[in-house]
Amino acid sequence: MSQTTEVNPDLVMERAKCNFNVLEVTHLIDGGEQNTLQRKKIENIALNDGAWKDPIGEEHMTPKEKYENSVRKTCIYGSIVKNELAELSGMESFGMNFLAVRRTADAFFKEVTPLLQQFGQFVPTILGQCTPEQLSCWLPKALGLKIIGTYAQTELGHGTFIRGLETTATYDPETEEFVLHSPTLSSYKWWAGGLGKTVNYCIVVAQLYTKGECHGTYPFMVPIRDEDTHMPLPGIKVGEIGPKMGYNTGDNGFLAFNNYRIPRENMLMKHAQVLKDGTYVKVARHGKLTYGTMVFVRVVLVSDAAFNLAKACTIAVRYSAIRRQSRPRPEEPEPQVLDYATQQHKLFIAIATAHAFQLCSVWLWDSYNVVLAQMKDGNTDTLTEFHALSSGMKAISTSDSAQLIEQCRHACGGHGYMISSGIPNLYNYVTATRTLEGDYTVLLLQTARFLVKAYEQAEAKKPLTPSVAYLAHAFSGRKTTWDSSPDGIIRSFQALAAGKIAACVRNIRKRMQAGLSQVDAWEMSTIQLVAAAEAHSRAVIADTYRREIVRLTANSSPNVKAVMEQLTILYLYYWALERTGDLLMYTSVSEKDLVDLQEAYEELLLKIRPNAVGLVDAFDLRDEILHSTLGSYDGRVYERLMEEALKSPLNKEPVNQAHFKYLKPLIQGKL
Ligand SMILES: CCCCCCCCCCCCCCCCC/C=C/C(=O)SCCNC(=O)CCNC(=O)[C@H](O)C(C)(C)COP(=O)(O)OP(=O)(O)OC[C@H]1O[C@@H](n2cnc3c(N)ncnc32)[C@H](O)[C@@H]1OP(=O)(O)O
Ligand SMILES: Cc1cc2nc3c(=O)[nH]c(=O)nc-3n(C[C@H](O)[C@H](O)[C@H](O)COP(=O)(O)OP(=O)(O)OC[C@H]3O[C@@H](n4cnc5c(N)ncnc54)[C@H](O)[C@@H]3O)c2cc1C
Repeated sequence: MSQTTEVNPDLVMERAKCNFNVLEVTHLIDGGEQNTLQRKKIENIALNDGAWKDPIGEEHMTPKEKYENSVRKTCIYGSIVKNELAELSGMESFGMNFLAVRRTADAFFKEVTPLLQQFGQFVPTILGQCTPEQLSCWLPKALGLKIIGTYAQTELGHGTFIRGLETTATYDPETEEFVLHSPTLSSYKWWAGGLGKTVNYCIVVAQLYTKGECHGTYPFMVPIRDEDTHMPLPGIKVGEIGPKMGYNTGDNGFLAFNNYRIPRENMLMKHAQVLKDGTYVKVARHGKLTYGTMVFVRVVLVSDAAFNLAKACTIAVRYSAIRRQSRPRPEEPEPQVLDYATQQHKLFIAIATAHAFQLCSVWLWDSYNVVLAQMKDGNTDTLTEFHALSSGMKAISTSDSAQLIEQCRHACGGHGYMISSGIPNLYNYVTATRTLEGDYTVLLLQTARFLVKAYEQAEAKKPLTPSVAYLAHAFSGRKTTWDSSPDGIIRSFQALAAGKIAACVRNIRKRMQAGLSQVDAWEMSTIQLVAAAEAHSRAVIADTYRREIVRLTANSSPNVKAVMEQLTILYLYYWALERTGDLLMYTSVSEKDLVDLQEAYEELLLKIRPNAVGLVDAFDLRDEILHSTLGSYDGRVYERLMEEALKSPLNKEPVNQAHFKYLKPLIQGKL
């Protein structure tokens, strides 16, 4: 942890007040002491020599300078963490090295590296979609950065509806090549990260045609720029898509093909093949295995949501401890804003949620590895449930994180609006993750498809998979009895998920009986289906968070156990109070129970208050990674804000020329 000599006295006081061992909680978050040591080792290698520093503040650079600076730092960073990046050669190894690389990358890149997609999707697609021969050809090149690539699926006209993509890959048996073509403007590839200027290869998802028949979308390895001159190859039109809310150092691009030819071997053929004579051979047992990269990234994004939220609440809690405002008791000094109950209400849920998502992401990752292992043995039975689960968790974690990061900004008042606070960049990054890799609503509707089928299974008294086992109790005809214990609240969350799913099924059936088609009846019910999938995902998250904390703190010291338990209960109370209407509908909760719950919630905030700074210190986020004037370990907020203000290019001269050119003539009435 970075420490300077002078630490703000309020933070010194807060740290003295903390009643638990901060390092013990850090180990818990990292998944053990060895992991913490390994992470710190990589952080020291990557960060200690200051290579992440910018010549001038990135926010003062032009878009072109920003991009070039980001490429410069990518090359430095890539050479520092070369060995750790090589670890990505097995998708199962999403270990501490990967997470440490993810963390330290944020010291180098306030937005993103243009090589994010190289490791976020290009390498994972090679791993998941290639035959062994293709893997041995492309993986070493990609990992060794001999080729730089991205993943171009989305088009101007379609992102969500993959089956609607228009780019075609038509097999020509005469030359044993595929001909890639963009027949319309809406078929132009759009969005792929790094495509604008950086990459020379691209995995392109296109409609496969052979022998006059379309076989759906498949990925193709496509060289797009000359490996020597980096010029776009003939038949390729490529460029950058322009300024965005965030990701501005990521050169997202567009791409179009004019009857562009690639060898037959460049179709990624793990799940289907086109033989030399053009015969199409399907290998995969499950129709959606070509969507595998998206499933992988959705799992990664849950962990990313937790990490970014931890950053935001570290900034906001430390700042709230040094910020003093208003004088409710005239005889006393102005209180730290962290002492206001409303401030605690804004922030402590953010800490608890960061823990919840972190633990869920590890659990989801372990479940994913089980699914991958089963698929290696040819068994794809659990993929459908995992797709529903990962879709729901990705949707909720990215959406909640974005909202809570914005809440952290609110908690920092005016200074939170400064780019130098670090929060705007965090928000701009995370809010995009709600959309990319599958939009929030669209993914929850995928979860809902699974839930409706699971409900029908339960109705028919057929066996249920673990994440929906609670549906077996949905047919008792009685409201679930309210019980404010943690397990009782989780049962209530499951009851309201079950109630909402049942209501959806009833509505769909009623509408179909009234004459609507299945598609129309489903469409009319989608508002409720999204709400049901949200309720289900929240029940899974709450249950996983609680179970994992109980398991992980079994041997913890009493005070660590206590504070971890308080956060878990806070999470449950918070969401119960957010959903009082639903609880009244689906459980026996009474008005008095809800009044008691609100009171218990407020008392819990008070109990957590003395440990708040200790809790965010336990995330162990180095100042270099936080990039925040408000959130540094030493709390020298005002000095840092002033230092940053003085870096503004407008402060380079006492009077700006605009005064003489425009204002003075206006003042003098000469305009
Ligand atoms: C030196 C530098 C170092 C730097 C290091 C940095 C470290 C790296 C860190 C990594 C961080 C990662 C960040 C990554 C950034 C990502 C950027 C963004 C990328 C993208 O956005 S790529 C494009 C993503 N696009 C999407 O996600 C599209 C969303 N749409 C879909 O997924 C689908 O079209 C659909 C699911 C919405 C519908 O598909 P479709 O119409 O074909 O299917 P149906 O609705 O008809 O359903 C049919 C049945 O198929 C099942 N199904 C659907 N999908 C799947 C799936 N994926 N797996 C399994 N089953 C699936 C449905 O459930 C249906 O089943 P049923 O039984 O018939 O009901
Ligand atoms: C920063 C960023 C980086 C990206 N990087 C990449 C990349 O590297 N490679 C790549 O291929 N793509 C990338 N994308 C694209 C991304 O995957 C898509 O934008 C995303 O999947 C959403 O699809 P869309 O844009 O078509 O939205 P749309 O589907 O057009 O969504 C518009 C609205 O319609 C709603 N909607 C759509 N379909 C339905 C439905 N069936 N039912 C109900 N509502 C619906 C949505 O909920 C949304 O409210 C990136 C996007 C962003 C923002």
